[in-house]
Amino acid sequence: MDFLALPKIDLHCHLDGSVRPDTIIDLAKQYNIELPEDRDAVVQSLTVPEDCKNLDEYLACFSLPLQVMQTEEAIERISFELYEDAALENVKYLEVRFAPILHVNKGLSLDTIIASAVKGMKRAEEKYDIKGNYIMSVLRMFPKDSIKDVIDAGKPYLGKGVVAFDIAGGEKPGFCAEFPEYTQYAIEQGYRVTVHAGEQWHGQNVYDAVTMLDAERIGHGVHIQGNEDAYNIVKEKQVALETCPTSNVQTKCIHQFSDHPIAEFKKDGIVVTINTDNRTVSNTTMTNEVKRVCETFGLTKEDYAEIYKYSVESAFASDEVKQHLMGFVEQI
Ligand SMILES: O=c1[nH]cnc2c1ncn2[C@@H]1O[C@H](CO)[C@@H](O)[C@H]1O
Ligand SMILES: [Zn+2]
Repeated sequence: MDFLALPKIDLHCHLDGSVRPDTIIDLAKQYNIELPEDRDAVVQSLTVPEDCKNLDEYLACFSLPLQVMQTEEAIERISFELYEDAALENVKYLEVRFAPILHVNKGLSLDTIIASAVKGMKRAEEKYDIKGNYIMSVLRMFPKDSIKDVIDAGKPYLGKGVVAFDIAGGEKPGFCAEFPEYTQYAIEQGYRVTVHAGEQWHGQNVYDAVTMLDAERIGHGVHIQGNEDAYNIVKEKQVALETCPTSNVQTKCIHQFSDHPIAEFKKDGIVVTINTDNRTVSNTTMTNEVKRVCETFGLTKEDYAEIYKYSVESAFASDEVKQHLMGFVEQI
């Protein structure tokens, strides 16, 4: 298979984890933000170390990108460049997520932050054969008082570049009990819901995200393995798992790539999708993820076509966009 030429879909990609290192250097100079001594050191600070111990250490790599992502221009540019990078490797549809509340440090309003991200995406959609949507993330460990503000700020963009609500950040057992009020509010406003769960252990969180938070998709979800209730509900309800295999190995959620359950899940009828999580932090691309999954688990073109179709079916896109994306299946 020519993995670069294959049509691809990425449903789980963080904006702040996917910034080009050269853009960070450029913007840091412009804004007088202190940088590590040379380009290699910058790349090193942005990319997860080999000996990363866990998800919390992985999340430390977001500190420098977030420092430069505090102006309209920076957010618009980074959004455009992410869609451009994806388009150039034949990603046909990309849902990008980020937490608007992490971008208010220099006084931007939530509205301006979301508008800038959507504007960059639209500029790329005009230039390239790619379509996209944004997902508004909130962080589990952050104070809850701004969550409804984020949901309200994204509301005017629903159907115009924003589609869904997500909960991200370090994972604790039982976190879902704190969030039904917020996912319910988001659903009432017209958002779709996906939740990071079952990433760092805790399969029970997946069950809770589906039953308590009405999550339609789950970010990662690999740890439904070993939790019968979680496994069964994901299978019965055909809840799509947004798996990000390289990221899961880096955060030590999975011991090694060949231990990833994606192929086993697929064989058993679970809806699995292949995604990047963070192109820069995880030092990956969709081409790399699809190649590693297909080669490690011996997946055929037909298997990949099925996974591609799962991604189309579980995308938070309009029917029109989904139909357009189904048109690429014959290129697989
Ligand atoms: O794999 C992940 N699991 C949980 N949270 C994550 C992951 N990758 C990134 N973020 C968190 O999401 C925020 C918004 O994009 C990032 O700043 C990071 O803290
Ligand atoms: Zn993620």
